[in-house]
Amino acid sequence: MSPRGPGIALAGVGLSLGGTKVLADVSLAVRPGSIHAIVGPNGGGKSSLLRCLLGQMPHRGRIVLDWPGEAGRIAYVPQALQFDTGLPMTVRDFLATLSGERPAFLRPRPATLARIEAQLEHMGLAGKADRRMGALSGGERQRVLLAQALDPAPDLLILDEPMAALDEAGARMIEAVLQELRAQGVTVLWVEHDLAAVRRLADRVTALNRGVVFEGEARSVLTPERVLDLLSHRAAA
Ligand SMILES: Nc1ncnc2c1ncn2[C@@H]1O[C@H](COP(=O)(O)OP(=O)(O)OP(=O)(O)O)[C@@H](O)[C@H]1O
Repeated sequence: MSPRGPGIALAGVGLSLGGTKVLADVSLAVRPGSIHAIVGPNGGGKSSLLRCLLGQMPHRGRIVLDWPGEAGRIAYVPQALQFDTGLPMTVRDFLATLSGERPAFLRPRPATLARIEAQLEHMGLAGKADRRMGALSGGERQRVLLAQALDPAPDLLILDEPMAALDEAGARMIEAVLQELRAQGVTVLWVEHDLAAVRRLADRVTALNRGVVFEGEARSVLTPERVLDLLSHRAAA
């Protein structure tokens, strides 16, 4: 199938925050319709790179999305949702608001409600629509974020450690979702610490520690020596 997601090209991307060099001269290419993983040590700049791509950081250098036709839908699942856990917002309210179909203060349409039920069922959260967002476990909240990212179907999906809070069944579910998306030609850019999952699922991988340390085909480039070397260093000075 021809890709419906974009290729992504980063050239000489740099970012400094509060006097710290977070990213230095990062250049990389993501192939359209592929699953591209970004790995690296804590503080290596992975989340910051995603935020540059999303236009949330004032970076140097160039980031270009090359769409096969008209620009499509970009969905993003952040590492963790920062919000007031006392907020009286149910899972249903949260998903209805993000669907953007009606102003937040109006009741959602019946069709929207049915769609929310289906999203929740797909993510193994059937029956959780009336739960307060703040009363969900970390893994359940992660599944809600994934549910909103997958409907409407994205053409580019950006994931920041989607498996971190998930149990075994949740991680398997994400693996199935990624395989489904690849079969549909969606481009997936995926920050992940689970290198075994990266080896199983990603087409290509970039190792990042402020700059690109190595990159290549995920199955061959992640040798034990390289991984040990990458992760045994703290973020580059
Ligand atoms: N707003 C900010 N001001 C100053 N420094 C920041 C800011 N945001 C991030 N940083 C620093 O930038 C560096 C990279 O952070 P980032 O979250 O991108 O790393 P990461 O590779 O995603 O790490 P992890 O694997 O721990 O999630 C860290 O040293 C962090 O402290």
